[in-house]
Amino acid sequence: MSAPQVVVHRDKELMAQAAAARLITKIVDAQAARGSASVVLTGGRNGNGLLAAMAQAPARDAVDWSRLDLWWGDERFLPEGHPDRNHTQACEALLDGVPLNPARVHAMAPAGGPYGNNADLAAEAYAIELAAAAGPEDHGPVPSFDVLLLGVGPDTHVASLFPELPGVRETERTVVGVHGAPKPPPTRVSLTLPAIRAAREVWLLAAGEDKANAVAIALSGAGEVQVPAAGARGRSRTLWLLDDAAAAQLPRDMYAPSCA
Ligand SMILES: O=C1O[C@H](COP(=O)(O)O)[C@@H](O)[C@H](O)[C@H]1O
Repeated sequence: MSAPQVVVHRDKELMAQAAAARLITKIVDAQAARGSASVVLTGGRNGNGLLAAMAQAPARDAVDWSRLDLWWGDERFLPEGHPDRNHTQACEALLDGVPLNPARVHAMAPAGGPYGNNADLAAEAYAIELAAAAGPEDHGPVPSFDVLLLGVGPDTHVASLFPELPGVRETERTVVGVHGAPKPPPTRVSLTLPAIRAAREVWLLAAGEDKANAVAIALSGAGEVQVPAAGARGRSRTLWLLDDAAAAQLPRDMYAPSCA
């Protein structure tokens, strides 16, 4: 697993634009190298800010959207089309405006969908879908995602892995149903830390002063059960993309000064 690197931008708008440019380049490079790219999306303000910035970036036309697999790191277990579903928000921010191959858009099942109101069954189904997409070269039950995006909650949660809840302790399954989440809605579906760590690159996004404490704790060597963000690492790269406010409590020698 890779050690965290930290990049800090002046404000959340610039952070979103820079992350969008970085992601476009990564997708184009992966498509050139391997024929296709795979990205795991996150919900939340910063994840959706990145997608909205991609929608505005002229370089988005360099992406072959038909050769992109999209997965989700977590989903709020709500009915299809609910405005709080991460899938709905991603569609509004970017996905409805680009020519994706629908067969390569791997949304998690909604509440009231094929698995009714059973988030555990929805999680099992997503694990099966991931396993079916993994090849021998992946050496495990999930594909080697090119980039896996994560927002970081003020309580240090990532995806829907909350401090001390069972999901963050999971070591075998790749996807779990989450019950009793402290942030609404209480029922969710989430990749686990083992699935997150299958990604080549994990990018954690945090902006705003309400994230400063969580960022500082996660980068201070805390344990992943108490601080889930501390356990999110990519195989080749772990990148924390922050704005000045979210970086405010980090030691100054942990990152280069932000000039952009
Ligand atoms: O509920 C969720 O929250 C986190 C963080 O969201 P933010 O708005 O504080 O950035 C998000 O990453 C996760 O996907 C989502 O379900």
